[in-house]
Amino acid sequence: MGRRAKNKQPPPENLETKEYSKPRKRKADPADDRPRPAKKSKGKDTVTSKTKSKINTSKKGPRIRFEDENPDSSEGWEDVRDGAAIGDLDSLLGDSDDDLLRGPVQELDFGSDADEPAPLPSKKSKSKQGGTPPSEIVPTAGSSSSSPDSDWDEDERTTMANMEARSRAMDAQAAADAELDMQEFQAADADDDDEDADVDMDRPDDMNGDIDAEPFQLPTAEEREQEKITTPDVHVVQRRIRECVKVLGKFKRLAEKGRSRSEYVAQLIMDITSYYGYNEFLAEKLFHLFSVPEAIEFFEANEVPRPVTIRTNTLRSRRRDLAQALINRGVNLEPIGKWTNVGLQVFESTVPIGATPEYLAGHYMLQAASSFLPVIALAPQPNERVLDMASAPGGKTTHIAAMMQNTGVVFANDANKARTKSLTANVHRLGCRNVVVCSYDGREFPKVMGGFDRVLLDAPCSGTGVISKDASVKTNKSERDFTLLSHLQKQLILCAIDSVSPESKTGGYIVYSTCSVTVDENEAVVDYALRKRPNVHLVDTSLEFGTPGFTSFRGKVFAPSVALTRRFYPHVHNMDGFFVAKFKVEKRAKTKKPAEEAGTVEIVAEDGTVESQPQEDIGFDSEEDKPYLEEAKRRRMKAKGLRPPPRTKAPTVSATVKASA
Ligand SMILES: C[S@@+](CC[C@H](N)C(=O)[O-])C[C@H]1O[C@@H](n2cnc3c(N)ncnc32)[C@H](O)[C@@H]1O
Repeated sequence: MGRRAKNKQPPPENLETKEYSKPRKRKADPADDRPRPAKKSKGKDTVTSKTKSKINTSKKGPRIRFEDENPDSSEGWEDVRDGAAIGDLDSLLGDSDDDLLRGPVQELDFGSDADEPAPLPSKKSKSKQGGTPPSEIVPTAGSSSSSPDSDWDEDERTTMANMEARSRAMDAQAAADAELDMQEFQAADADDDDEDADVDMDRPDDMNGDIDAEPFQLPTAEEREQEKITTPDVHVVQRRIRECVKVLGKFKRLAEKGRSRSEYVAQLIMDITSYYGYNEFLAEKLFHLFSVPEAIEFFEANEVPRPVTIRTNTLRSRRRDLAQALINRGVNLEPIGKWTNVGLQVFESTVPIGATPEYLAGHYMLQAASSFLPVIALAPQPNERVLDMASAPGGKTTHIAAMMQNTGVVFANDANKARTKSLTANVHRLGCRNVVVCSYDGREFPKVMGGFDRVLLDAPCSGTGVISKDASVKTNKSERDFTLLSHLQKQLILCAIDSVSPESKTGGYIVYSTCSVTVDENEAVVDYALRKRPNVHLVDTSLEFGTPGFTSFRGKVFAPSVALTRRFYPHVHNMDGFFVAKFKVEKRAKTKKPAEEAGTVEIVAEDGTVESQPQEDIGFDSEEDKPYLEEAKRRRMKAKGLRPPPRTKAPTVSATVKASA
């Protein structure tokens, strides 16, 4: 566990979006010289944030209007018209969300490595958060609620009456902030020749180490060895991260003579590993997803809890009524953003959000904002037949059921029987009468049943998007886990596709989502599905924001249409890291199967057993699947007491794939 991770975090930051462009450059600020070690903590997440901005989809900062909430209104997002979504936080942790939601607010533990709960700021407190937020939040809603320019008093309780005014004020503040950012950025560029200025302005947001006048030098091999056996000084590491980022940004000018770029990158990854507490493999994997300064923003954002959000269950309540009821109980909340008319962000509360009478009566689900997205993309329609293939504990299932206005049927499946208990409990609590709960391995579909109008595959994943909630991901994921997960996801997605009826009059769609940001679990899976199932193509997710998926990554090239998928990042959107892809299924062209696709295939099941499946069902006989098949064969031989042949140099697939959700 890195030094950072042991420290406490400030309260959740604002829900907002920004499209990452360039790192924000800051002028030197004496306040930034404060020592860093005790900055943030992953405390027990309490509903205490005083920040007021929202997740938003347009740079203009659309206002939230409760008037638009008429469930029959077709304005805005038709998908969310009647929706209500539940939190996904628990899905990753593998526990029932009931456990999470019961008990006082102070017990809402989204993090895991805190020794003590974060202090609960009083409503009157105007003190700043313990550390600079990892991301500059986009200019859509005011990120700085404490701004003297605000035309409303942040200590004033939010009411239905003042909510709109506050929203407007935030927008204005955000626009001003954006302007300021741009000016700073332009000034930084203009000062490009001034090296001293660069030192300060290039400093990543949250790296506040000492400023040393001495030129930066990479440690020698001896020093590196020494650091491996002693604990490195956190200030030294901080400064080195900052300096490496700076050098990598202006390599020709700032690099030491004779040193290569890869040496700086290697040092930076090593320092990220120790500073933030990741294993080296994961630190490197995540690092390469971003530009250098953005990577630091990502790692920083993972140290800060995401905002607490709830989804109105439109089967039981309307958002404005729910908001009023909670406000009356002492909850300070606001609509999340224009992109959803069922979401509310909770800033602070004097009552436990997971145990209010409204909660118990099923008027809302405590749910991460990112978890709304796949259901919005799925856009289930009344009277359809929908499969939620990996559904426990039911956040998205209940959202789907609500969007379908309790009509049609939602098959809520999960391979983990224990988890279906919390799924069933949520289905009951929220009054979903169109849900059938079942427990099959998703890979058994469509043999179990098929012909669905829509399928949601919210796949089991590594959870690299929700590290702020589960810091154990930093250290417990290995290369092998990613190989296994990616393989399981590929199997599941083909089964999801095959479960959809191309004949559907209203649908014929699949949404694939994960709460992970790795390419292996996202674009690679989507691309695989496109190659294996020529009868599907990607379509627009209809999500207003998000970063396009990678069409190429570190030597791998994906179909150009993969750009239609959407990525969501903590440091950009102030949401959990998430991925959403939407496919349309067309009728299959009748083609003869290639000879190589005949026979059966052995698949490693979740419990580690090896199953034989007719290969034509899912067709896992391609070159890339060979290692898995080989490994399955080895396991079977071992189980029979036979000596398996030596491994070829392929990835190993031998153990169980755990649902990481
Ligand atoms: C990300 S979670 C789902 C969260 C859920 N959609 C929600 O919104 O509450 C992934 C789920 O996949 C389930 N799972 C893992 N392997 C599976 C498989 N082979 N078939 C079906 N479900 C599986 C896990 O038990 C876990 O509940």
